[in-house]
Amino acid sequence: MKRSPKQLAEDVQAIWKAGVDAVKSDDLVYDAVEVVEDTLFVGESQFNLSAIKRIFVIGGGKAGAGMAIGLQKALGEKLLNEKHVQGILSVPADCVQEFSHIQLKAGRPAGQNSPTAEGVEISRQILRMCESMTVHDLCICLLSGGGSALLPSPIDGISLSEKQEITKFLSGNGANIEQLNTVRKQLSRIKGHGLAMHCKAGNLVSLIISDVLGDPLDVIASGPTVPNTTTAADALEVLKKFGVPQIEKFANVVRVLEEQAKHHPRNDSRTSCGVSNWIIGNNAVAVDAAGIEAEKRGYSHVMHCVTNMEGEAEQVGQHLMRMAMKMQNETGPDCLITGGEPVVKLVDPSQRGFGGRNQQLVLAATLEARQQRGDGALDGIAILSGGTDGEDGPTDAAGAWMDAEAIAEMMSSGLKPEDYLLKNDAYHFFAPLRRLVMTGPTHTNVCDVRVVVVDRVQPQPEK
Ligand SMILES: Nc1ncnc2c1ncn2[C@@H]1O[C@H](COP(=O)(O)OP(=O)(O)OP(=O)(O)O)[C@@H](O)[C@H]1O
Ligand SMILES: O=C(O)[C@H](O)CO
Repeated sequence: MKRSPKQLAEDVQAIWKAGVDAVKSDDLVYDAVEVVEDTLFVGESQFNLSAIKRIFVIGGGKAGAGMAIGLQKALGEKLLNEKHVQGILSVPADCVQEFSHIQLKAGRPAGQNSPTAEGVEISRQILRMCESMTVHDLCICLLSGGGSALLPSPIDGISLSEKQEITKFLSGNGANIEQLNTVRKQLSRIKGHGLAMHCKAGNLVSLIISDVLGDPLDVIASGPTVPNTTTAADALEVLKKFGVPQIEKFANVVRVLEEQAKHHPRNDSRTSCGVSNWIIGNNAVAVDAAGIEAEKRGYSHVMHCVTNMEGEAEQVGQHLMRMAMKMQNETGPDCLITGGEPVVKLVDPSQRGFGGRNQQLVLAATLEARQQRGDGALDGIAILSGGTDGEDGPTDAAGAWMDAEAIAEMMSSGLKPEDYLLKNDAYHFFAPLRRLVMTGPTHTNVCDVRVVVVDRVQPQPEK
């Protein structure tokens, strides 16, 4: 099928959007919760409603608002009142809305994915609420990605600014989410099973939207309701790998972790309540839905894959572009959809521009195409990479996309991708080309989805 540049541009955006729509958090929770006569089903757990006095709802994450909407709808007005449903969720400031039973509180400003004093106060209120529950209560925890930054609760001896600095340092030096959360869990009272250990309800059931590939329960939002599988010694290993012990300002963090490793080599995982954790949405759901949309749009061969070992965004971008060029020349797939979450090693803040890992990825892909094919770099190709949460790094964009039309504009305006790539300044490359993906908060979060569509190179008639 011959596809015009306009068609490729429309397809790449629609396919990505179909992926994000498939993981709408209100729908995921609504589908996971059901009341049948006197039984409440939550994930794969079931509870006898007549034995429950009150229902508490706690948690946090970028999908919190949507999850609360889905839960309130599934429980219904009668049950919301009868069971005195009440609760607190920590969400980004631009996700706060007023609800009748569950309070949404701003755990951090929009676009700033770092713990704040407000978040510490919300976590304190949640822990206090957990301690006020009794065996006759049910506690429903709604967790989604971004929960780690939204639910900070530093242990004694660690300050909020130390937590902010260490996460910023590790993330900026290319630590992946497993490594980051191995450290975060040891420095927190709420993460790494801490919430479950504070909970005095009869049962605690967590519904979790996963933004970590492979869905490791104790990593997503740093597993507040899941036994911690990593130890203080593991956290120290991560710090060593990134040279943290050599940095003076982190001396106290290292000392506290060394003490923990010495005196509490194993994690305490005792709880007084019955705990269950259910994943209700993940990256694979989004990638599959994007694939279905691609097929509807006539892409006859679609490759889907989800990888859980991602490297740097630049390498992933180069790889996707090489695949795109290969696809153009062969009779295999003409659309490639992948899920992932690469890392970016950031340059020094004094030279750093503005961007995110998805924008960096598309920029690296653009440069690769330009180096291999010169002026016609993206002829017959469109590529998009976007965070399903609508927030790529500290920017207001979800990601970026690129096509042949934008290459022409890039050339005529003298924009050089290499300059922006080196400075981690992809946002200012894509903004004038109108190639940023702007969704606003999507109220969900299942990592990133990347879409590449190609128009086949037509075989030249034989002379
Ligand atoms: N100027 C920049 N250019 C490229 N990447 C950047 C830039 N600034 C930050 N980043 C990258 O953005 C990533 C953090 O993005 P973000 O805050 O969206 O994290 P996240 O992993 O989606 O958050 P969460 O997992 O908490 O949902 C880090 O990998 C960081 O290196
Ligand atoms: O909050 C976090 O820790 C990340 O988004 C992974 O879930």
